[in-house]
Amino acid sequence: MVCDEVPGRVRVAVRLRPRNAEESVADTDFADCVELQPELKRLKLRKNNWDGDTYQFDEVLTEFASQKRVYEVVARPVVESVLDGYNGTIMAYGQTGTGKTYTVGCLGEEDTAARGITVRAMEDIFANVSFETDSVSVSYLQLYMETIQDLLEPTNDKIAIVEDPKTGDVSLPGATLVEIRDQQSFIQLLRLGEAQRFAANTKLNTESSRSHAILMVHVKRSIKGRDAALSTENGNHQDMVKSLKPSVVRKGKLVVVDLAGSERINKSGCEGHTLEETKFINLSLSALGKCINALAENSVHVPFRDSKLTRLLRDSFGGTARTSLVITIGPSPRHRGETASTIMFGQRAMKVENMVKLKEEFDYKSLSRRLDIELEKLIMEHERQQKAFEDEIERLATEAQHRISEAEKNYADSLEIPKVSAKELSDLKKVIQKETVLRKAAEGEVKNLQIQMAELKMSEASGKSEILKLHKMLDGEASQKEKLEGEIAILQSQLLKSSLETHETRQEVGRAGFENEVGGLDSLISQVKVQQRASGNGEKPSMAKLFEQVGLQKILSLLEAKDADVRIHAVKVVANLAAEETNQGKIVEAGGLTSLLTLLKSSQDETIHRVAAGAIANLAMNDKLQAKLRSEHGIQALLGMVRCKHPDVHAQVARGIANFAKCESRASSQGTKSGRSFLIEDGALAWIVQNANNESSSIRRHIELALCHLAQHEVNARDMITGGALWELVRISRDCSREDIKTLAHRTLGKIVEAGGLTSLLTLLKSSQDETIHRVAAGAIANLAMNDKLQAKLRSEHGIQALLGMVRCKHPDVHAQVARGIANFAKCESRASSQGTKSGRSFLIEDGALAWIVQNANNESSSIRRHIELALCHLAQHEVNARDMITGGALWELVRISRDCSREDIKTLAHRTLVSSPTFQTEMRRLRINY
Ligand SMILES: Nc1ncnc2c1ncn2[C@@H]1O[C@H](COP(=O)(O)OP(=O)(O)OP(=O)(O)O)[C@@H](O)[C@H]1O
Repeated sequence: MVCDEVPGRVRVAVRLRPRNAEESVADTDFADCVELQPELKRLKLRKNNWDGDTYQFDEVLTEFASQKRVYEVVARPVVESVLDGYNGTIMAYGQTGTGKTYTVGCLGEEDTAARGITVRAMEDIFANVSFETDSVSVSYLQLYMETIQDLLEPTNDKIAIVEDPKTGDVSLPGATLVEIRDQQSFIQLLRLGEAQRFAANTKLNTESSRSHAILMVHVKRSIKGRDAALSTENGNHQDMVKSLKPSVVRKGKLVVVDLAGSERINKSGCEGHTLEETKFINLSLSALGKCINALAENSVHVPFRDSKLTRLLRDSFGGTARTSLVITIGPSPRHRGETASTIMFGQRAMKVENMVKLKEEFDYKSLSRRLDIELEKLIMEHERQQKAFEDEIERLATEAQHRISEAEKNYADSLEIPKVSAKELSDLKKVIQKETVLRKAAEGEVKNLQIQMAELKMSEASGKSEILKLHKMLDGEASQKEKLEGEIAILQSQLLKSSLETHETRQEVGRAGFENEVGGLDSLISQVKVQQRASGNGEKPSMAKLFEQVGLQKILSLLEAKDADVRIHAVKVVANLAAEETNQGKIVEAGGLTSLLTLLKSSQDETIHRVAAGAIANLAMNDKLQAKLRSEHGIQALLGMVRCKHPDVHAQVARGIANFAKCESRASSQGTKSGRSFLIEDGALAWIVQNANNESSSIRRHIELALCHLAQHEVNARDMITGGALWELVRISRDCSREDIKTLAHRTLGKIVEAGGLTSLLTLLKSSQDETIHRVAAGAIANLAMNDKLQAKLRSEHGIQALLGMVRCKHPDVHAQVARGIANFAKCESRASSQGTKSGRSFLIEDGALAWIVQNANNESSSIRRHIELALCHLAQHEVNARDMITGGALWELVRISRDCSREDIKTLAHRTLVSSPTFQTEMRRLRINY
């Protein structure tokens, strides 16, 4: 055991409770009996209006101090020490009703900000241990009238206090020690302890404020990186054994004590009661005061042995633990005497010095385990090597034997070798000569190849310099092109100037053939473009001029011109005109749409397709043209265009579809359109879904918008689910980089899933891991579970299991929806059972939901908790469920709900149910739960 000792004085904080309702009325005309100066860490105890005594503390916590701050200044340093392997004590002392339990033991179930020291300390501990190597275990006890009661095992009355004579460490080997691994189990344990405490105190006819609650947390941590990590993988075993050292274990113990109300000891002291009487009231508290006095005065004798409390806390005062004391006081001047004595207790405690010791020891047990394993390994390795050695010897012996017999045979053979003849010798010579010639030829060949390679390398180098030259030429060409483009721009502007003159001249000349049409249209296009640019500069464009100058009919007629160039020019003009809303109606009226569609059908030209698609996309924006566009098969025409692979054509098609969907959605919302979307009716959904995640962002955006518009209307839901659009919506709602589209998709998802029906939902759930799907689907199922008529269907389709399965997804919203679904189901089922339309155990129990229900009955999210509490109450209404509920642990939860639930209606429901069930009554009597 390693013991690093450091001196550590008992730290004392004082906390003032805010005035309670009674004090606000009764003390309304009086000032508080104390005045706090937190920044100076001073407290003034008033004697009268002008005079008082001032006391210094380690911390002064006003009535406004939050539970978090209290934890941080009073407890965190102690908890950190415990994690580092020291013993630590946190203790609350004060008059009844001044907030000891609130400070130390508040679970903060209603309001997490109200969590007290114990809960926060455990949270910190769990956050800092790793359960692979460390462990945390807890004992929970009550000390009343010199009797220690085990709150985790009430029948256990054999709890002795043992002091280690060497270290002075105090332990309770008989107390139940429960190993815990998470906060939820800890809270459950605390609640169990509280229930036992309540039961025990009722039996003894006392109040909890007359007993001391003691929580002990043992933290055992293995310290890595300090000789502990051993590697046997790479090093040789000899080295390994040499370096084998036990890992270091640090054992810290945290003791949290919520003391009994302190006023009783004062009263007894003041009124001069005998020691015997003091014992009756609270011997242990009085003994603690005496020990603190003796320690503060450095007396030789400290009467630790006078009570069980002082024996238990021997380590905490004048011992080896780091101790933090919070003394709680009330503001009322009527209790000035009690407050003064609490303050004096705190002052004396501040004088107590401890010698804090690190409890670190080598983990010989695990070292011995490791050594055993290593020994096993070494023996096995030795056996393996032994075997390999023997095999090798055997092999060598056989080989030697083999060689000997071969040598013997060779010797015997050599004695019989015949002489080589002269002819054979000359044949051999010839062969050798031939081989030599062949080798020389091959060498020549190699040399040749080497020369060729060198030549190739040279030509490659000259090729590279050729490429460089070409690049330079290309750069020259590019700058030439730029220059020319500049010149073209100048020429275009000159052309523009003369465009009006050209038209006038053309009108005079009359119909002068297609050449002139083309020239005229060119200038028209320039005009449109220039006007569009001008509109960008804030000038109002004048499209009317174009109609005047050329006449729409004439432009449209050119869409059917024989000359392909003329058609292209004409379609460009129409598209530019169609960009303006005021022209759209006119174009369609004049048969422009029909002409465009005819042109599309008859032409394979990419430019025509792109420009015509743009024109149709523009027309699709117009509410009034929707019906016409559709009746003229505009949607199919748009879709037909995608045969042309050019991405610009696709982008225009996508834009047209998005415009159409938007317009149509507006009409559906206004009631001027009913039934499914024309896009769905005309078969556009497949293309939409296919391209919803197109790599071109412009296509993608349009399609995403179109999908959102379609999804706005329930009438489209079924087709969208079966057509795979739901997945795309989910993706959009999660991943779309445009926030507005993302939100729109998210909002519409809920609608579409509900409209899809139960079966599709359940199929969806099974096949999906997606959080959004789970949340939305769970919400939808929760709604369906409310419906009496769907109960049987929900169950037969394994809806309960599906709901439970969803909790694998850790998102709290999904859990809340699952809880809501279960509560709705339980409510509906309970109604059916009461009306006699359902018999037998609850389907929730039959389908295994009870375990999850019990586990989450005290979930920290209040919305989950409420649903589950309601579900439990509904289940408990029916005797047929009672047995399962008892064995499943639901009874404890019902008792808690009936006592603590902040919703009055649920609390009453739980209470009524418990009282009216004979099975629950019998069980509660057996468990001695007073009800
Ligand atoms: N700092 C505080 N802020 C708000 N409310 C408080 C505070 N301290 C105590 N209270 C409230 O005052 C009441 C009494 O507190 P509490 O039960 O913690 O006192 P106690 O000292 O533990 O009493 P006892 O000795 O009887 O167990 C409770 O309702 C508690 O919620």
